[in-house]
Amino acid sequence: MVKMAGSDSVPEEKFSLKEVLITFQSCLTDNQEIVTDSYVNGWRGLVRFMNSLGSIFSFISKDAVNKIQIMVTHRNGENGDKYETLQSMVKYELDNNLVDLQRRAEHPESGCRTLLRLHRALRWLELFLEKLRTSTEDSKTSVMCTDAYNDSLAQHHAWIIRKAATMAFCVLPGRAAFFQTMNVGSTEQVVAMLGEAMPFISKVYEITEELYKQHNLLELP
Ligand SMILES: CCCCCCCC/C=C\CCCCCCCC(=O)N[C@@H](COP(=O)(O)O)[C@H](O)/C=C/CCCCCCCCCCCCC
Repeated sequence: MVKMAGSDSVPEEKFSLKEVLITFQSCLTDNQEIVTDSYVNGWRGLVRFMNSLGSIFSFISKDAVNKIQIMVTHRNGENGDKYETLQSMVKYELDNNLVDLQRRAEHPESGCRTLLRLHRALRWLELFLEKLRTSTEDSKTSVMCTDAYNDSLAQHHAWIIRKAATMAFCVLPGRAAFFQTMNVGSTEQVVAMLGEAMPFISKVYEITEELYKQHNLLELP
């Protein structure tokens, strides 16, 4: 198991995407709840990786960091214990009318709406990783990334964001260089690592999706 840092600091060990992706394994409790600190740490590591790809991604990074920070602030607040898992957060915020259900108003930074944005991005990640895992030498990362985006996050974004995001994807390094940046080893090792990490990412996504469906939260403004 990867050694994790506390909820308001960054893991200090040498950067490797394997450690980041495996972080999602530590999100799940025995009774299938999702631990907020681990979930947030997973995102921190991903953002760190994205930052290493160049400043063209900084507008995406800023938004992700902002959302991570909102979650950390809830977790470090006086009701932080209510935010220990994503399930306890949803229950607490709904029971106490802390979520804007129709339009953004009194609670523009609720944990529920913030998590929903990260959750949708996790679907993009799941699709992109699966494409990378099953890709061949001549597959283009920019095409895989764009396809994954169009099948997930894009439908929730304004035209201008879609345009900026797809332009940024065009400068992604080619598959071989991208795999090197991941710092995992040979192509075979990358593929094996993705195969190992994906089930946990998918599980975290499925559990969150079901939680939001049950409470009718999938379209929060
Ligand atoms: C083995 C491969 C590993 C890949 C690792 C990728 C690392 C990616 C790291 C972070 C992903 C960023 C997550 C972005 C969260 C976006 C949340 C969102 O949808 N925000 C929008 C809505 O927010 P509200 O206005 O409702 O508060 C917001 O409008 C977004 C603005 C920024 C643009 C978001 C574009 C997202 C593209 C995600 C793909 C990242 C591609 C990285 C390249 C590898």
